[in-house]
Amino acid sequence: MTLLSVNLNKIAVLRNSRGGNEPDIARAAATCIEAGCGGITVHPRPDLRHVRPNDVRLLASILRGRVEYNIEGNPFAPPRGEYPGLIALAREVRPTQVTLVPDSDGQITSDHGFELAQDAERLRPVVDQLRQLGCRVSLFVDPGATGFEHAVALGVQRAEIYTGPYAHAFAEGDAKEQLELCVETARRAQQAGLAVNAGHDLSQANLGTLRVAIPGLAEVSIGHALIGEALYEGLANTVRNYLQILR
Ligand SMILES: CC(=O)[C@@H](O)[C@H](O)COP(=O)(O)O
Ligand SMILES: NCC(=O)COP(=O)(O)O
Repeated sequence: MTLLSVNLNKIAVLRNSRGGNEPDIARAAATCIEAGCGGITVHPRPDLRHVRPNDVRLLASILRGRVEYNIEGNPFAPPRGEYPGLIALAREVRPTQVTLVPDSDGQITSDHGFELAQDAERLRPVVDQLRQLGCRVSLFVDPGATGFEHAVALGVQRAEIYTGPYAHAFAEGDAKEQLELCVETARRAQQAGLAVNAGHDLSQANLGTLRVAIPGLAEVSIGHALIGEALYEGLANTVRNYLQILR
């Protein structure tokens, strides 16, 4: 079975828009765990726009031994203010997995992966440190990526395929080409010896097709669409609860 890791960034976006602690990220994590998810994902960014270092620490204490903890980020982004850097955070909380993503500062969201042949040497000390900390290491890669043998030689265990282009094509009604690209990329990674994760803009609409197409898909991390869908699927019930109070 493919593990579902719920990305809680968007809970923090909502909370940060007001200050205070609502919606409570710890409660959201507990709800997801109770519902049976296999992991929680966060992608703390140096600009602190959503999940913040203290959230990362709090979640670590809640999740330990219950579900997997996946922390995503750019290992080359320097510490800034209360953001200590990705490796420093991993050293503190020892997540199950660290997913390395080559985001530049100010990106609205992740939109590309590593070039494995080109980036291998600068990734080497990062991967070494994370492996010494006991973390599984996954690299975010583009659909169509090659050079997975470089990742394997570094000691990387997984590749996460960036599914944004697939999700976009799916919404446009013609995902065949992008799906084939994801499938071929997964096959290449698996043949090199990596397990395959996938993520970005996955949703209830487009997930089933992808999962069936990629045999052995290890994990999907989903946040943006899942939290939006949770609003739709929970909104009517919540309105009814308010009406009950007002009776
Ligand atoms: C690597 C990836 O695809 C996700 O982590 C995504 O970037 C979510 O991050 P944001 O919530 O900051 O958009
Ligand atoms: N790694 C992808 C992730 O964690 C969530 O991405 P999205 O569902 O918020 O686009």
